[in-house]
Amino acid sequence: MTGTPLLRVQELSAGYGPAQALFGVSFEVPARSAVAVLGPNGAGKSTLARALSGLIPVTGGTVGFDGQDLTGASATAIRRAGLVHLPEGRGIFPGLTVHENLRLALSVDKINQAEAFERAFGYFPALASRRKQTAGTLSGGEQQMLSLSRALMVNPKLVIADEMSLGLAPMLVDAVFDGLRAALDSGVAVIMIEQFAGKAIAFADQCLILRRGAVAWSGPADQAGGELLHRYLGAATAGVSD
Ligand SMILES: Nc1ncnc2c1ncn2[C@@H]1O[C@H](COP(=O)(O)OP(=O)(O)OP(=O)(O)O)[C@@H](O)[C@H]1O
Repeated sequence: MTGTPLLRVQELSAGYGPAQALFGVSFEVPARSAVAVLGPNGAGKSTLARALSGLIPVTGGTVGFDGQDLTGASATAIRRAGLVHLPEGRGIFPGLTVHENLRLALSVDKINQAEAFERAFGYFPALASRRKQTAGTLSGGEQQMLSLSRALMVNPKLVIADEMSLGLAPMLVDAVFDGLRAALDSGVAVIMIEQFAGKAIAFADQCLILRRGAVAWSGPADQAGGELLHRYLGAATAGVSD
């Protein structure tokens, strides 16, 4: 049997002030597995990521993570529990060096700095030679790798990657997926929010499709075929030929 999942989300509701954006979303993420969260624009994917990571308040339902009840916990407490969110837009500091960006990522975590740096450069060795370079002068793909390194260096149990491939050239999209694959292989669970549905489904074990803030479909990723994606995502975003 699979036992208790790493993340169990039950009937989660959240929104922005009076504007509710998530309506009773339930799903699970087993340890060491990947879930692709798909859906058309405005479906609530980023809102789900924000609610799970404590950036916006949960207004209903529960979030269980690694044996703890994290419903309503602060963003810092959630991060310390091992759930790390990579926000859309990379979240790096362009005026600081690669090294400074990585060091800042450690400021709320009580972990061994040397080991954390080793882990970061282990995932993306190309960053090691650019330690002193200002992050704003890195290419888009390198910035995304820096963002992912910042998340992975704190040894998380679950990473939520929101639109990591947005705006990247195809080769760099592959590099970012490779980094996430390495994380998955080393035991980190992944929630992937992606515009490239075909790639996300090939990567993930499970798939969750959101529509208007609610779960429209969920199931094994290998059952989320072209017709289903077309029905829920539309021709423009299904991306099944990726
Ligand atoms: N900061 C905000 N303030 C108010 N409403 C918001 C805010 N961010 C998102 N919303 C609303 O919440 C709903 C869900 O948006 P969300 O950004 O989560 O969708 P999404 O699936 O991530 O879409 P996209 O693919 O466009 O990023 C939308 O109706 C959106 O207008």
